[in-house]
Amino acid sequence: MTQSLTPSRPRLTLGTRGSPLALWQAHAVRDALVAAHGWSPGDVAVEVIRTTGDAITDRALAEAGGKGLFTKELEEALLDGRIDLAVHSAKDMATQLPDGLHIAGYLPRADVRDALILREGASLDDLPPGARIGTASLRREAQLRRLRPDLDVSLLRGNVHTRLGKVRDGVFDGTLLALAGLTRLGLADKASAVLPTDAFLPAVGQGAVAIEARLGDAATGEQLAPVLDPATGVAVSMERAFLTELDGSCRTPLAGLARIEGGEVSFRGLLLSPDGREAVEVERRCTISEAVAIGTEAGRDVKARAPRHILPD
Ligand SMILES: NCc1[nH]cc(CCC(=O)O)c1CC(=O)O
Repeated sequence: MTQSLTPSRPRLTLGTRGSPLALWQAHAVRDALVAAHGWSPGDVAVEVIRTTGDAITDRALAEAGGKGLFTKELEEALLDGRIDLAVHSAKDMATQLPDGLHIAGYLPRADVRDALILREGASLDDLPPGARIGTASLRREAQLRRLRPDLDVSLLRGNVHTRLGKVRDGVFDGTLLALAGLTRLGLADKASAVLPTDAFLPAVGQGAVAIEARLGDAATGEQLAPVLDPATGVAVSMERAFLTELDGSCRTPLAGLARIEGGEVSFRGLLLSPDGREAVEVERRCTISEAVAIGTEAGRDVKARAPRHILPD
C-alpha cells in the first residue's frame, strides 16, 4: 500500500472576499485558530469567494443596493456547507442576516478611528476652501461637510490602494479611510492625521472583524470560542442594535461607537443629514448586560427626535 499524498482535509474552511483587506482578515482568523488550538496552518482552509459588491466599481454602493452585496455569496456558501465560517469587516455587514446564520463573534477590535490622507498638509485645518476630498462613505461625507462646509466633497470608489492612488495623482486633495484598514495593509504611514472620535465618529462595527456561522453548528462554535473577544462582542452588538433600530443602511449617514471602560459601557450615536447641516446625537452609559437594550433604546430616541426628511425610508 502506498501512502496517500493527498493532504489531510482541513478541520475548518473559512470563506472570504478576495480583496487584500478581506484576505488579511481571514488570515488573522486562521492564525488565531491555529495558535489557540496548536493546529498547523493547513488545518484551516481559506476559500476566496467573489461577491456582487466586488464587481461594482462604477456606482455608489448605496445606489447599487447596500451592504448585503458584499456578503450574499459568502452567506450562500455558508448555508450550503461549502464553508464553515465567513469572515467579514463588521462594518460591512447588514443588520438582517439570512435565516439560519448569526454572527458568532469578533476578533479583538483594532483602532476604531478614521484617518485623513492628504496630498499636502497634516490636518483638516490645512485644507484650503474648495479642496477636493473623495470618499465613498455617506457618513464620512456628512461629518466632513459638518466640520468643513467649504470643502468640495465627492464620491471616490475603489479599494484602499485605488483611493490612495487618486490622492497621490492629484485627482483628489485628500480622502478618509479607516485607520484599521490602512494598518492591516501596512499603510498606516499614509495617514496624515488620525481623527479623534469625539470630532469624527466611526461607523458601527469599524475596526472589528466579524465571524459569521451557521446557527446550531455547535462543533464549529466550540472551535471558534477561544479566538473571540467578548468585550468587542458587547460593544459591536450594542452599536448594531442602535443601527437596527434606525433601519440603517449605507443610504443614511449614521455613526455609532460603544466603548467598555471599567465594567461600564459608554455609547455615542449620530444621525446626520447628507449635507451635514442637521445632526441628531445621543449619549448613554450603562452596564455590560444592558448594552444591547440601551443600544436599541438610543436608536429609538434618535428616531423620535430626527427631522422626518433625514430618516431612512
Ligand atoms: N467599506 C470598506 C471597508 N470595510 C472595512 C474597512 C476598514 C477596516 C475596518 O473598519 O474594520 C474598509 C475600508 C475603509 O472604510 O477605509
